[in-house]
Amino acid sequence: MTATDAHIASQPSPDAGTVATVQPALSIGNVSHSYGPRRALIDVNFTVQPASFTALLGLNGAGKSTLFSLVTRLFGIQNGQIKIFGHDISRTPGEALRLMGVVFQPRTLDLDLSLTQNLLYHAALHGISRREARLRSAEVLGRIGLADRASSKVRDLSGGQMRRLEIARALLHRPRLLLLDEATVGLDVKARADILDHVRQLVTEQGIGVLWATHLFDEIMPGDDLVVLHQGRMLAHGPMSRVIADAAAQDVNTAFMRLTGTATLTGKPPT
Ligand SMILES: Nc1ncnc2c1ncn2[C@@H]1O[C@H](COP(=O)(O)OP(=O)(O)OP(=O)(O)O)[C@@H](O)[C@H]1O
Repeated sequence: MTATDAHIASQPSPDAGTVATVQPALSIGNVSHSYGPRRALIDVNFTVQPASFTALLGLNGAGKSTLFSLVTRLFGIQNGQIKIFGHDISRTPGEALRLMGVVFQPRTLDLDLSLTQNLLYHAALHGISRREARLRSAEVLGRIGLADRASSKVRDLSGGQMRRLEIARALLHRPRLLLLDEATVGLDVKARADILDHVRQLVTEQGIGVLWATHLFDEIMPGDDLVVLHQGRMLAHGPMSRVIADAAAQDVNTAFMRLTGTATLTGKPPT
C-alpha cells in the first residue's frame, strides 16, 4: 500500500453510489495580496495533494513568504480562499491549523533552552499533555538522530541539526501537511541533502503533503509537483515532467528561464 493509498483508506467510507474523493492537503484558490499599491500575489491557484512533494519555485520577491504568511494566518486573506484538508482557514482556523506544521525561513528556536524544552514548549501550545509531550519529544529526537543531545542547549547544535529539530517540532502535533520556507538556506551541501532526504521520507513513509518553497533548481526531483511563481503570478503548476514538456525545455532550469524570461543558469537568482 502506498502512502496515498493509506490516506485514502483512512478516509470515511463513501455512501453507496458515490465516488470517494480525497481532499487536497492544501488548496489555494484565486488568492491575491497587496501591500498598499504593491501587488505581491495575483490570482494564485494550486493544490498540494496528500503524500506529495510540491516545490514552490520562485526567485526573491516572487511572493513565496507572503503566501506562507497567508496560509499560516499571520496575515488576513484579502482575496481568495485557502483550505487545509477541506477546512477553510478563515472560517474554521482551529481545525485547519491543527492539521498543518510550519518551518519558517528565519530560525524560531529558543537558543538558550534545551532541545527537549523547545519541544515541550511547542507541545504545550498545541494542548498536548506533559506526559504525552515527553513521549513524543523522545520519539522525534530519536528519529532525527539527536536523542543523545536532548538536554543540550540548542545554541550548541550545528545549522543542519537546528533545522532538523525545527522540522521535528513542526511534526510534534502530528500534522498531515508540512510547509517549509527555504528550509536549507545557509546550510552546507551535506546538511541540505540530509534535510531534503528527511522531508522526502515524511512524504513516502508517512503520507504527509509537503509544500517546499525554494529558489534552488537542484532541490527539485522528477517525481515532484512544481509551482512556478514569478512576481506574484503563478506561471505553471503540475508534475515537473509536464511543466518541462509544456515549456518545450529539457530541464527545469531552462523551463524556468523560458517561463519567466530570466537568465538564471545556475539556479541562483540573478544579481
Ligand atoms: N511587509 C511588506 N511590505 C511591503 N512589501 C512587501 C512586504 N513583504 C513583502 N513585500 C513585497 O512583496 C513582494 C513579495 O515578497 P515575498 O517576501 O513574499 O517574496 P519571496 O518569494 O518570499 O522572496 P524572498 O525569498 O526574498 O523572501 C516583494 O515585492 C516584496 O518586496
